[in-house]
Amino acid sequence: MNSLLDSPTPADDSARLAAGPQSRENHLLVQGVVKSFGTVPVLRGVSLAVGKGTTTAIVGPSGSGKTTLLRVIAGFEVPDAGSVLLNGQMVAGAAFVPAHRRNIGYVPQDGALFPHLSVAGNIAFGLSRKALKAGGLSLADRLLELFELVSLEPELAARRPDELSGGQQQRVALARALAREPDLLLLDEPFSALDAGLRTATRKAVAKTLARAGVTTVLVTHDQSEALSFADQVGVIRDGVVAQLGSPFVVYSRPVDLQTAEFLGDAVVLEAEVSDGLARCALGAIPVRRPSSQGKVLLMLRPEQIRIVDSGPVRGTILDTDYFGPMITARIRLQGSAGTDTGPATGPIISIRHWNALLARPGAEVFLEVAGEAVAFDPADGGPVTR
Ligand SMILES: Nc1ncnc2c1ncn2[C@@H]1O[C@H](COP(=O)(O)OP(=O)(O)OP(=O)(O)O)[C@@H](O)[C@H]1O
Repeated sequence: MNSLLDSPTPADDSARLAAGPQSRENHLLVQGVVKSFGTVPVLRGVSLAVGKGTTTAIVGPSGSGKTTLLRVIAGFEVPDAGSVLLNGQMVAGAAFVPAHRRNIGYVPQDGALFPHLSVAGNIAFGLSRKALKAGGLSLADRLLELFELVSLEPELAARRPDELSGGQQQRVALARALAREPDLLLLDEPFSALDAGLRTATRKAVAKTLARAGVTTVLVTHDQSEALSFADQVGVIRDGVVAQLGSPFVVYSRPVDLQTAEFLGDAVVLEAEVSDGLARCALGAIPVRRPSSQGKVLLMLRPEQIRIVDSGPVRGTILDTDYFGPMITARIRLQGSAGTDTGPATGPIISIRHWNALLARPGAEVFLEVAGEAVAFDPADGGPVTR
């Protein structure tokens, strides 16, 4: 899979790229962007389409080029090849518009607040007199509006950044970026400095703020669950290209290849034989997506699709469990099912999640059931099945 253009992503994404450079679907259009540092290629042909007022999360392993992509979009880096169009206007490629003329809000990883300015001073930094006059608002009124937009208490206005919590600092950085009423907002790991509780609360508040303001946003994160919960669209970047672009549901439940599947969450992978739309494996006969595939495949299921039930044809023995509060992870050796009996000692081992630590004790025999469909991959390379 080398680019978005040849990936079997859902029809709406292809339609989006085909919609032409200037359309609501293509508020931001990144086409074949290549960028190397010295001799090291980082982006090898990244393509991406972002609809107006939507949020896209770019997710990928550390060092995969996420920040570089944001910096190319913002205008802080010049691509070696490819183009970036904003609102149908070319800002990088055959033409180049410098960063300060792109009307893009960029919030770097650390927020980069001015330490010597108050909260109000930081936010007001982005406000122009001309824009205030045009909006018929005083500076104080516009500041109040922005405080409200990012759910920041006005009492914090006089504080300096070092007198704020990480979450409050993040909201100030966001308000400063929103003050300019940017065409596009770029957020680089905006929640990475926050602890788990604050992270979820800030993420929700920011998502609400962006939806309310209707700002087109691209967010970079290495946190898969953050990408899946925050965005309308998720782009998985790997080896310098967008391996998959689609809705959170699509990229999670219909990943294009095994590597993407495993990057986005835990996966149960089993050898299987497909015929007539059913994959026969140690978990029984499971309906498979892309029923055109036949013969040997690697079958992928999400752990939450496999349930412990009172009885049924598929049995397993719990080997061990890992307790983490609301759920346990149980490692189970499958004992095979009718027609695929592999014997208790040699059956494949899978990991599932279960809520009841008492039921899933090591050594216990359990019955298993699969909900929904599985995804089939080529056993040779974990890529899409083409036969
Ligand atoms: N200015 C630069 N000069 C040389 N190499 C660079 C420069 N900026 C980034 N790189 C290299 O490019 C690669 C991609 O970096 P980038 O920061 O874009 O990755 P990332 O996906 O955002 O990583 P992380 O999740 O760790 O922040 C890395 O190997 C990095 O060392």
